[in-house]
Amino acid sequence: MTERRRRTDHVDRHRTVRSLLDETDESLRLGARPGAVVWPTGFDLLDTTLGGGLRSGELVLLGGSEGSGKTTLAVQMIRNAVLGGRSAVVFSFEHEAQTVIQRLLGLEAAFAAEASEQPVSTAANAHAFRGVFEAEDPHRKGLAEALGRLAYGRAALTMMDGYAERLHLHESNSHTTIEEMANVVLTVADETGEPPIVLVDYLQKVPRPVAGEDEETRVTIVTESLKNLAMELHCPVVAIAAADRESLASGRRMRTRDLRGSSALAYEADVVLILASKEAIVSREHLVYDLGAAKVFRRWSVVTVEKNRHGADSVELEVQKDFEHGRFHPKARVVAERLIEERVFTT
Ligand SMILES: Nc1ncnc2c1ncn2[C@@H]1O[C@H](COP(=O)(O)OP(=O)(O)OP(=O)(O)O)[C@@H](O)[C@H]1O
Repeated sequence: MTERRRRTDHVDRHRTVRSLLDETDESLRLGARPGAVVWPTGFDLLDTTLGGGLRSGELVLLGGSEGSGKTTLAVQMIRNAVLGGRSAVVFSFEHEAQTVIQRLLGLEAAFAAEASEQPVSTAANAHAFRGVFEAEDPHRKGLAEALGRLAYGRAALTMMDGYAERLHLHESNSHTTIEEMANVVLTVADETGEPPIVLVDYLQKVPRPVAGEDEETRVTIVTESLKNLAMELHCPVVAIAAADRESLASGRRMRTRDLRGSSALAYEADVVLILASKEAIVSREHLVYDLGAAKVFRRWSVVTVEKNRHGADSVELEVQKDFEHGRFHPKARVVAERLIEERVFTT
């Protein structure tokens, strides 16, 4: 950072309340937003719970067991942001960029079928879209033509065309430093004129800033750095967090404390969402008297808002899975059944 930038930072950080009130007054007169920018997740009840959505400057942790749909939920939130005209950067340590695109095509095809009031099952799924990317095309007429052969494929591409310029995918790896991530976010912010929403998939894969540290120290440093990035660059940072192997093996309902690495995760985060398949955490009484219940619960995921700086926590919402199309149904509802607190019913 240059000397001049450092000096400007210093001046900007030290303000009187008078100057802040004056600035707020001026912003309101100009029709600008003086406070944090809110980014709706696109999941109605979740947005209500979070006071409108995710906020610039916030670190949002998204935890859950393996395969519970963390990437699916996060990518859908990002898609909803770019669909709404904002920009986004996805740092994917987990999946190749093409995998994210195939899932997005599946998602858009499903929404297109619904918009035409057709059953979602009629839309090509993510697997079919993957086929287009993986097979050699005998027709050789390009992407639009190849996708046009899939149900709602052309409509899915048209939807993606609407936000493709604003969605940035970064194939991250063990050499991707926090500084590099910050530079990418800054570049996108400069290009678009406003900070993007940021997704990190996933936090424990961000390489250690200092060699030789143990995992707890490393996760602490990475978590603090991501929170700093959110605050310095005025964007929401959604970080997927892996679960502790021990907590997964023990058959308990996953909680914030089970996120792998360190207690800093919970302290630094402004919002913590934990995702679980409903059948795994619903209380036993709902299963024993209704043998078909487990099958119904299997179709739903529970999003528990475990920490919420701007509203109620311990809120349990459920969303219906449509993993075939790389998405959840956006209409969330409050879980009506009793959920287990700790032990999972396993017999
Ligand atoms: N094409 C598909 N058809 C059906 N199910 C799929 C498809 N692709 C992925 N899935 C399933 O969707 C679920 C959610 O995947 P997702 O990657 O969002 O989970 P995750 O919680 O991020 O997983 P992980 O912890 O392994 O990264 C997984 O159970 C996965 O098996």
